[in-house]
This record gives sequence, C-alpha cells and structure tokens, in this order.
Amino acid sequence: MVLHVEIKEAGYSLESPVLKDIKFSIHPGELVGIIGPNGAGKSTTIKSIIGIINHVKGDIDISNYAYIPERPILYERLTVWEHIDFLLSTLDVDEKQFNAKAEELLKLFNLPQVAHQYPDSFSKGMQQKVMLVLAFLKQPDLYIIDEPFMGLDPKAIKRLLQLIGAEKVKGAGILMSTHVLDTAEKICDRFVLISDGKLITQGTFEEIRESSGLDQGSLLDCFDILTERDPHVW
Ligand SMILES: Nc1ncnc2c1ncn2[C@@H]1O[C@H](COP(=O)(O)OP(=O)(O)OP(=O)(O)O)[C@@H](O)[C@H]1O
Repeated sequence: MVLHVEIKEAGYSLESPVLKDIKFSIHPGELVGIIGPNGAGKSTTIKSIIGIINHVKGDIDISNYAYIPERPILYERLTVWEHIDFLLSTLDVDEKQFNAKAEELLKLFNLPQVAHQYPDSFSKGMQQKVMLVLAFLKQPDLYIIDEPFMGLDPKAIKRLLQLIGAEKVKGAGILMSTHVLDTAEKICDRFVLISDGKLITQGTFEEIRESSGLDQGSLLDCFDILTERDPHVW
C-alpha cells in the first residue's frame, strides 16, 4: 500500500472540523480520483494527508511522495534549472542520468527555452509544468496531484497522462483530485467521492454506477445522483 488514510476528523480549527470519517487506501500502480462538489473537502483531505493542516485526528500511512498543488509553489529566487539542481541535492541518484531525465522532461513540457529563467514571471500553466517536471524527476512511490487539468494546455495534459501511465506501470500510486469527470472516468482505477466533508462512496466506475443505480450512466450522471442524495450538499 502506498497510502492508507483513516481521518476521524480534520479541519482548520478545533471547533469546526471540515472532514469527518474519511477512509481509503491506494495500492501500487493505482490511480485514484478524489471527486466532489466545490467546498466538499478534497483539498482539505489532501492537505491532511501531507500534514499541512494542524487539526487532524486519525491515522495516515504514506509512502515517499511528490505533491503537485492546485496553485504552484516555487522558489522566487531560483531558476527552473536551480530548482532541478536543488532537488538533485536531496536525492541519492546518479547525477548524469538525473540531468538527462530533467532535460527530457523539460522538452516534453516545452520548457527548455526558459530553463534558466525565474518561474515567478511564468504563467500559471508554465509554473504547473515546472512542478510536474520536479515531481516526475523525484520518482516517488506516490504522486498527489490537486486538480491537474485546469491550468494546462491540451498538449501538456496529454503528456501528463502519458507520464502517469508510465509511472503506474512502474508501480507508483497516484491520488488526483479533479472536476474534469469525463477524463477521470477514462483514466482512474477507482474513485473516492466526498461531499460535505464526508465520504459518500468509493470504488471502481462500475461500483460507482451500481451505488448510484445508473447502470449505463456517465461518472457525471452518477456524481449528480450521489451528491443529490446527501441532504447537506450545496
Ligand atoms: N484555509 C482555510 N481556512 C478555513 N477554512 C477553509 C480553508 N480552506 C478551506 N476551508 C473550508 O473547508 C471546506 C472544504 O474546502 P476544500 O478547499 O477542501 O474543498 P474542495 O473540495 O477542495 O473544493 P474545490 O472543488 O472548490 O477546490 C470549505 O468549507 C472551505 O471553506
């Protein structure tokens, strides 16, 4: 298992927890989509998993991971290549191979021409691509990607999906939050549906269809039914 989550309660203050009883796991080679309406608690779940929220009751068992947040976080005073060098200094890997892989990834995301520039002047999508390059260079056991499809151009999305596919084959697990349900439906092995801070259901697309009662429904149709059923939603 690359991730096991058993959150009893989590949130931004002790008095008003946002999440309650969220339990799921990710196995090696699995891509799990975390879906739910705006404000449901997807980002809060991710932040609880990686330990950047103060109030979390429960157990989180997590492997070596890379986190790609919805809003890119990069160092102001480091160029793209200096970020890559900095990452290299934290890893016990062959420098030549690492640099060759870095160049390959930069090319894949159309970034070589800006490799020696500061990313704070880049567009959001370009910054997101830099974060992806760093994550795929790290080669962790688990990738945690918060809404990858919003800022990226179609070519970058295609490349990202190819990279995710290759990492899955190597045995990495992926947790991805998204609102882009037609893509999620095609690529995710399983889904965790959160609404109003609670786990509504989890399982494969077939299992989600079963629990919504829509044998032939799209993920969006199932999502609609399953979140309507919860009286606390919206
Ligand atoms: N920094 C924060 N401080 C206090 N409350 C917060 C904070 N961030 C989020 N919340 C609250 O936690 C709840 C869940 O928000 P969260 O960002 O986890 O939702 P989400 O499912 O990721 O939503 P979206 O799809 O809109 O990104 C919301 O009620 C939100 O107002």
